[in-house]
Amino acid sequence: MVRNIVVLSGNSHPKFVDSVCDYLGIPPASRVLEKFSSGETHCEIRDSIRGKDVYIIQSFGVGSDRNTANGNSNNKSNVSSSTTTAGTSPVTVNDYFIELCIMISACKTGSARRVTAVLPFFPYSRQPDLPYTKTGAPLGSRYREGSTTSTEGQGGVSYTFESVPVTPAPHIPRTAGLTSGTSQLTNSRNNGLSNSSISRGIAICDMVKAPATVTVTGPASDGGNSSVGEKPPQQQKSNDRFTTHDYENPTMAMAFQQKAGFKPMVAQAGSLIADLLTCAGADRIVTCDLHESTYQGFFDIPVDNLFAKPLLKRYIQHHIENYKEAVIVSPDAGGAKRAAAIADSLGLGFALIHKERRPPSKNQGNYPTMMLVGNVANRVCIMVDDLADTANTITRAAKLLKREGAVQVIALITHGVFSGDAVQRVIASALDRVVVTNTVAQGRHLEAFQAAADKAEGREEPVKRDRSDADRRVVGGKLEVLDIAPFFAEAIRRIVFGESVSMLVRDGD
Ligand SMILES: O=P(O)(O)OC[C@H]1O[C@H](OP(=O)(O)OP(=O)(O)O)[C@H](O)[C@@H]1O
Repeated sequence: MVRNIVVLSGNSHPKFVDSVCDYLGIPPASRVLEKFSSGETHCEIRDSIRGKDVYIIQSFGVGSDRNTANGNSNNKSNVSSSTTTAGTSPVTVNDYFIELCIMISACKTGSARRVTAVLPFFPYSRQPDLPYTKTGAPLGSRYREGSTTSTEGQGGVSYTFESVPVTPAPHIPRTAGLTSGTSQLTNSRNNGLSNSSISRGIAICDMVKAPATVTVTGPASDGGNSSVGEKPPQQQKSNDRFTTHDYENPTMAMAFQQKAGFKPMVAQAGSLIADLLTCAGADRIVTCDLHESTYQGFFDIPVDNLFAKPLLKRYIQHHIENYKEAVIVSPDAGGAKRAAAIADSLGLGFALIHKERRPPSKNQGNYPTMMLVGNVANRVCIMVDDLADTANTITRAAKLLKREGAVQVIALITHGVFSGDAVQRVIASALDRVVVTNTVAQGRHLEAFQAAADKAEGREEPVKRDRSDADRRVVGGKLEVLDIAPFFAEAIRRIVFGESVSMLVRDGD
């Protein structure tokens, strides 16, 4: 048991807090954390914090398991209230952030000796800088309501090569290096020469089926038969007011193009978030797999950025058959270092998908292109990334990998945010398995994945979830959730006793 510390839970992920407290051998502190009908947050800390070392745990998924009917809500903590009384407004990442700041401030003004904010998933970590490309193409866009298209079965598994709900339509790459190649393609297509080879050994996978060292694909809209130069799919109607990181949606790109001539001022949220936490009174931050590790530089207090790598590595070794024959894949260049580190430490092959977002053009819109570097034919692909938000990246990468001959695609993701229609997109995708940690609450996601699996297999009674193994794994359909709470508990224990946490934050083995 760790003494003389106080662990406080925000409303975002109380089950995770219980898990951390189990490891530490202490109960979570009692508090009231609720909203007035106006939407303002009200916080009361009911245990003494005077002179104590306080750890406030708040994560930042979309919504919380607590608010669902069957969603693993925890009744163990001495949490007096987490109900929302502000009508039916959905709880957002921003609500959780304000909650966290208010709790930090309450502890500070209550004479806590030290306040550590523990953020298993750090919010706004994808916005450390301007979310615009060098050429001015916006990376933000409106969230679209999804729809389902027909699926095609392969090997008894039903999925579509499409990211469903749809992801963007084909794009003709226009870099200096690809211009001539794509022009050739367009010309060839117009001349009916659909299998012509492309300059510089680069192949568009919709056009050329022969294996290539480097493969480029634009998102197809017809199950893999579309060709470069086709019109994009029609935009789906949406009455949803949320925005996401769905920068692949061309709508905003075209809107931006119409207003060309000036560059809008876009907030640099990264340093503001850091300032707000520090200003509220945080003395230290503990988080995990920051999207940009340089984000730590925005703080002038210690930041411990834990790595999920040991957990993911252990999963590969224990739960992927013949993993030594597998290939580790990074679905974008930003995650290459993380994925390559896992490949190196396991002695596995490595492949890279380069995701390019192009500026809008008159005819094409802002459609991303994916290039595969490496050979994945007849191999199991283990895709490693820090984050699945809209899940466009992993579903489109899975599509490309299957087209290139991968026999199985398994995604290992630290933070399974799954915002908007991401769960449905993953269910309908070519991904065979998605493994995430519980830095973000996964109860609702597990239920959705399990329900989809039950429906697909005609089961009336859901299969009991398995959490019997040493990894405390929970399985629901395609989704598997790994418990990362012990890492955080160990980090807290080491901080309390003044021990080194470098073993936990080192990107090594
Ligand atoms: O599920 P999605 O909405 O597709 O988002 C997930 C992707 O976003 C992040 O990368 P980002 O696109 O910011 O690029 P980077 O890694 O190059 O920074 C992250 O590393 C994932 O690859």
